[in-house]
Amino acid sequence: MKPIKVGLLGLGTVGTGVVRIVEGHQSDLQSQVGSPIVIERVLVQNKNKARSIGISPDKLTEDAWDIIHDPEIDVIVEVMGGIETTKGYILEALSRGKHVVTANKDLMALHGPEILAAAHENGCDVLYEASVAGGIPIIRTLVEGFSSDRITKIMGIVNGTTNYILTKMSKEGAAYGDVLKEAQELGYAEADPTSDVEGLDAARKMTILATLGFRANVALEDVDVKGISAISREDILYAKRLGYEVKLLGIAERQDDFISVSVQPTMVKASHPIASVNGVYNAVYVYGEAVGETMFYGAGAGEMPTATSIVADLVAVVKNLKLGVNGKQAKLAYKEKKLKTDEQIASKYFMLLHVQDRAGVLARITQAFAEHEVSLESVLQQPNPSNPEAEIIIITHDANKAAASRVLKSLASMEVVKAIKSVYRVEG
Ligand SMILES: NC(=O)C1=CN([C@@H]2O[C@H](COP(=O)(O)OP(=O)(O)OC[C@H]3O[C@@H](n4cnc5c(N)ncnc54)[C@H](OP(=O)(O)O)[C@@H]3O)[C@@H](O)[C@H]2O)C=CC1
Ligand SMILES: N[C@@H](CC=O)C(=O)O
Repeated sequence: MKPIKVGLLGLGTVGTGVVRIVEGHQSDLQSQVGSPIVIERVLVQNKNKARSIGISPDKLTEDAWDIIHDPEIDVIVEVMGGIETTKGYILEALSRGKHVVTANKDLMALHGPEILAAAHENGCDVLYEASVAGGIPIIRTLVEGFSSDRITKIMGIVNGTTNYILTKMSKEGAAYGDVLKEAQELGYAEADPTSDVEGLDAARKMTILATLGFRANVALEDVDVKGISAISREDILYAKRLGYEVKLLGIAERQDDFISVSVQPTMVKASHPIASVNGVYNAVYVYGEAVGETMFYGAGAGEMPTATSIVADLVAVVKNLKLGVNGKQAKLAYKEKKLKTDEQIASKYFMLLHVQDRAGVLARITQAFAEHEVSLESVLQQPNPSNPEAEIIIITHDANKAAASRVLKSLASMEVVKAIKSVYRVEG
């Protein structure tokens, strides 16, 4: 039983989890693949850094080529992050016939097609289950579990850091900055947490999910992205009072071959299951024409959940090695995408306005909605205890994005409207 030798690029949060699982579950892994799996060498930035696991110093290197050029290494597990340098390492590894497992959504969202094509040419596997939703096996589910269906919508919480922050703000009234720091300490956040809080991490994950789910060449620039940094505690309190939770949702929709993909803070009805997905947990809803509605739930970030997906991919690569079928999966034939226009994107909206508190104001405001053919589900007017203006909270019925923008433009030009405090998409 020749051991399978793994070169691990990175020994941070996820890399440490990979070592723990490969060592801790060794006999279970061997019984599945028929060979020992050995972490042969590990790339780090700083060999002298204190580590939370015992690892022989001889295994550590600060030179990636020690691993990539080592003919003994069968599989590269990439958990170092980064884009251009990392892409170079992966392409070189593939050219040398090494299989690759990665958690790197930044790389796969931007260069996935090129990397997968290189894998195919070299008869290698590239698997990336951990790149989306941590411990939830959503990529395998989309590609294999739903291969028979036509997916019409993928909607989910796909960033653990922001869900952790929003949950703590909603349940404990915690301050945004404090909770972000906690999420970083827990190993959930990216090296640059701006990509979490500004929605880019979720957008990268939605690019991957929409590409696989719709079998179309969706690109990162097709995703309309808004993060959570502008959400106020006031917004969260309003949402709760009205029976909603604010969640950062990724939503990919397809109708008659037209696609839209977005990431945005959304008000989700408290009765919708996604509203009770809290902390670092993620959930992904997949709607298929035949299957209907399905939901997948689990830890979306962190050491052990993410490492679970990585090692599952490693097992898949080794099983393929035993069968001699690496790189033999049919190449995905992506359809040319057609993006929806704003006239084709429909949703309900929540709007919070500060307005002059005098006769006729409500009528003028509702008139603006009527003029642009946006119908209203509810309107609530109340005095604002802290100033002479009144607050108006409006929830619309489904409206197209272009019409909603026209209403907002018209409201912004009215003298009686003092401020458009917040606008959210509504789900549920
Ligand atoms: N954290 C999470 O919950 C999840 C992370 N991911 C993805 O997994 C990857 C790793 O994340 P995470 O473990 O959190 O990251 P960390 O920052 O915790 O770890 C990165 C590791 O890579 C090493 N490293 C980074 N850059 C280099 C370099 N240029 N040369 C050599 N070594 C380098 C670091 O070395 P040293 O230790 O010496 O500093 C460290 O060991 C990222 O792509 C991330 O997006 C995916 C899903 C979940
Ligand atoms: N920073 C990411 C890590 C997992 O992908 C997140 O918070 O979800």
